Amino acid sequence: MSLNDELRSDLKDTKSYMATASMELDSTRRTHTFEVDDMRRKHRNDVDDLQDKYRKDAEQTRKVNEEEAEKVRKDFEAQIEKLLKVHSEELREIEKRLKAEVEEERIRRTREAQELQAEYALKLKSVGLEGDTKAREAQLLHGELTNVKADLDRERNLRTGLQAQFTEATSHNLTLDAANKAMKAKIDFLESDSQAQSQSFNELHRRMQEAIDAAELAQEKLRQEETLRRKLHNQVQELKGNIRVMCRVRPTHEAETEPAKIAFPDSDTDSKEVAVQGPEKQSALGNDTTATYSYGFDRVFAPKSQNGEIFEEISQLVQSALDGYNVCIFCYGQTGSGKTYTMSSPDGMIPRATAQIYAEATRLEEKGWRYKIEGSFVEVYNETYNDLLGRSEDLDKKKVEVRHDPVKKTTTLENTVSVVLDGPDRVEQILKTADKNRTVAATKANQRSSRSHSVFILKMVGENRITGERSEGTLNLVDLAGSERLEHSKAEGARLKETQNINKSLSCLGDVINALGNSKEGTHIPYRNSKLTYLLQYSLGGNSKTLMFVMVSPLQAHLQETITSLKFATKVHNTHIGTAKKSTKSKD
Ligand SMILES: Nc1ncnc2c1ncn2[C@@H]1O[C@H](COP(=O)(O)OP(=O)(O)OP(=O)(O)O)[C@@H](O)[C@H]1O
Repeated sequence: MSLNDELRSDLKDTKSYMATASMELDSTRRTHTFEVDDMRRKHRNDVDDLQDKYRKDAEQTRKVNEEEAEKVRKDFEAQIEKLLKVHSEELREIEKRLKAEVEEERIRRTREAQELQAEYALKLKSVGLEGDTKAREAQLLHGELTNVKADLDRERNLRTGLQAQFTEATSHNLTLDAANKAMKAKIDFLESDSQAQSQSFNELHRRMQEAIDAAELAQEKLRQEETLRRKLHNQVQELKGNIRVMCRVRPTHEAETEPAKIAFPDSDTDSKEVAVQGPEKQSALGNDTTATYSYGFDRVFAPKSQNGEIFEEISQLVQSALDGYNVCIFCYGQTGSGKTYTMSSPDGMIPRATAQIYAEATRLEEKGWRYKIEGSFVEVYNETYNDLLGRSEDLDKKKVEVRHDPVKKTTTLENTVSVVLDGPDRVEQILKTADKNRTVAATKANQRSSRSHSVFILKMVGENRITGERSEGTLNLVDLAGSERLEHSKAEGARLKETQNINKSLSCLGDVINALGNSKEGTHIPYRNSKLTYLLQYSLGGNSKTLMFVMVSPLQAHLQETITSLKFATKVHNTHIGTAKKSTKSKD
């Protein structure tokens, strides 16, 4: 067989083999497919079984777990409940303890704060006391300085006097030298006839002795006359009355166009009356009527009067103060009526009175009198005293005290500066200081000077080295606060308080004067009801002379206040105060 046959046979064999094999393979594949399908089915069934079993197990487990979880949750809740109870108990305990501790701490801190406060108050007090002591020391030093300045001025005056005396003595010496020479020549001449000279010498001696005796007699007479003058002067003052009231109407200023109708019916004679035409009123019949009110005083000054004329009237009272009496001169009236102009202007009562006192004290020196004159200036504002001669920083701060000596019937001011009046120009310095302080005060309270009383006090202590007499008098020049009434001033707040205080002190002044007028021995006089009357206690009534100026505005707009002021002054004028007693002692 050929190869191709062989190959063809082989191929044929192979093909049949392959067909057989493919058949076998198909049958095997089918068998396998069946098997696989069976297995798959079986497996699915197994899986389903298993899944079923697992679900059941899982359900079982979940149930068990849930039950256990519920049990655990309940256990926990019970435990938490228990713990919460315990904790809230503990918390309450802790809170209680903390509260107690906080309270304890608070008490301790409060105690500490109180202790600190007390310590601070103590320190503050001691600092305050130290401050007061320092202020007092400064005050004393200030006072000493003023006295030293005064001493220095006195020394200067003395030196000038001594220099003048020295010049006089030198020229006297020259005159004596010339006289000596002339005498020597005369002696030479007389020696020639000693008998005649001796006779003429005796004659000369006798005549000289006569002249000396006459001079001593004249001096004694002069002294007696001075004592007599004082006595007579006082008798005249007493006859005029120990309380006098005068009225002054100020002129209208250029800008003031509506003057009130004020007449001076007796101005050609003694001028003691003022007549004011009242406001218009409607009568019952409907007619307009006006009434004229007349008031009589010790003296009435019309608008053209000058300060010089006013002073003429009061100069006799100033003299009385120098003679040893207590004198009070008031200016009363509404704001703007001319009180300050009358009292404190450069030619007002204060400068004039001081000048007269100084001149008179100097004149009396040749009659043996030596005076110590001291001036103080205080303000009464809202019922407190202020020193107008002190430092402006101390206004309303430094407490000024008024002390009375009921035995000696004298008043002393504590914590104030008093200036020794050792020269006529010293008063200028006083008024300047007071004015400066008033200006400072005015910035604190508007129109303060109208809302306060100012009291210028001159104390005069005189001693006569020849007769041994001693006199102690006080002159008080008082510029009262504006007297306008509360309902007219429409005041509120601080201003209302000021007005109430002013009204109170002015009515107290009226009460005191009234009580003095009605008083019998031992009657109570309400000096203590206001600071003003308390300060002037020994210068009102008993041992004193009082003069009140009622100041009047000439304007129609002020008519109502004018009538009120004039009524008040009339009431004072109708008061008669007992005889004044001079505070004079003689040595024996
Ligand atoms: N007689 C007078 N002649 C001229 N001017 C006068 C006279 N009186 C008062 N004046 C003037 O009138 C004004 C008011 O007077 P003054 O200040 O003295 O009144 P006051 O009553 O003191 O008032 P306050 O209560 O406010 O102190 C001032 O300008 C003053 O110069």
